[in-house]
Amino acid sequence: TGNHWGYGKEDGPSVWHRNYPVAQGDRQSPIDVVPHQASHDPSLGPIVLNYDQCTSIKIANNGHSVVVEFEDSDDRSVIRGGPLDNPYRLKQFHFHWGGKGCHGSEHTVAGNSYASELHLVHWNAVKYKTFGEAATAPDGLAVLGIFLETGDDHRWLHMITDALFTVKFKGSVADFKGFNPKCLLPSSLHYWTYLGSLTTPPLHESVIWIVVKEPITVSEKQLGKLRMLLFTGEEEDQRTRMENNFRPPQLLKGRKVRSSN
Ligand SMILES: NS(=O)(=O)c1ccc2oc(NC(=O)c3ccccc3)nc2c1
Ligand SMILES: [Zn+2]
Repeated sequence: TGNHWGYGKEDGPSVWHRNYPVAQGDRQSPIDVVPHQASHDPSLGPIVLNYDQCTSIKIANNGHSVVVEFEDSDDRSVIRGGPLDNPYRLKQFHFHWGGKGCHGSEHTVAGNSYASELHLVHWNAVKYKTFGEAATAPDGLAVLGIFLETGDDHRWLHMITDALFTVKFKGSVADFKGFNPKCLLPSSLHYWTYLGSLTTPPLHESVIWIVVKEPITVSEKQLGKLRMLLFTGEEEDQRTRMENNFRPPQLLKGRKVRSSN
C-alpha cells in the first residue's frame, strides 16, 4: 500500500525507484569506497564528537531497523569539524546487518563488505529549524558510518543487545535513557567523506557522509541478537526476522571521495 517499502524481493532496493524516483539520482548512498582512488585532502581536519551531555531517550523497532533516539532540543550532543561547516546535532543511531554469517554493511571498501554498519544520524540545526527541514536540504544531514566486523564480544554493545527483546516487533518502543554512543566508536576516527543520500526511502540527497575507516569488533552472538528482531508487527500473523536490511552500493556518478589522513 502507498509508499510501503522493505528489503524483500517485491518491495526491496531494486524497486524503490517506483515510489522514490530519486533512487536513480546523482548522489545516492551507499557507495563502494575504493581507498586508493579517494583523494587525500590535507585541509580535512579531524572529526570532533561532543557527546558528553548525551541524552538517549528511547529505543524503537521501526520495521526497518532498531533505532535509538536522542533529545535534540539543544547542542548537547554534536559532531563538528572534518568536512562540516557547522556543528550537527545527534538525532538517532541505528544499524544495518546481514543474515547468519553473511555480510550486511551498506558501504563497502574495495568491494568488501562488513558484517554490519552503525549509522549516527545528525542534522544541521544552525541552518535549519527541524530535522525534517534539514533532511531535504543538500547540507542538512551528516551521518557517521561505523563498520562492525565479527570477533570478540564488544564490551558495551550488550547495553543495546540486552534491550532488543523489548522492541522485538515493528512499532514497539521502550525507554532507553543514559546511553552514550561514544562507547561504540573505534580508537581512530580517520575517515572517508563524500556527498550522498539517505540509504532508505525517502532517499533524500541531503547527507554529508563520514565513513570511519577502522571497524569495531562485535561477536557473532551479539550480531545474532539483532536478527531476533522482526520486520513484522505483533498483530501480524507473519513473523519475518529482521535481517539483510541493507541497500547495496550505488553508482558514484563522478563524485569525489576524500580521505582524511
Ligand atoms: N540509513 S541512513 O541513511 O542513515 C537514514 C535513512 C533514513 C532516515 O530517516 C531518518 N529519519 C529520522 O531519523 C527522524 C527522526 C525523528 C523524526 C523524523 C525523522 N533518519 C534516517 C537515516
Ligand atoms: Zn542507516
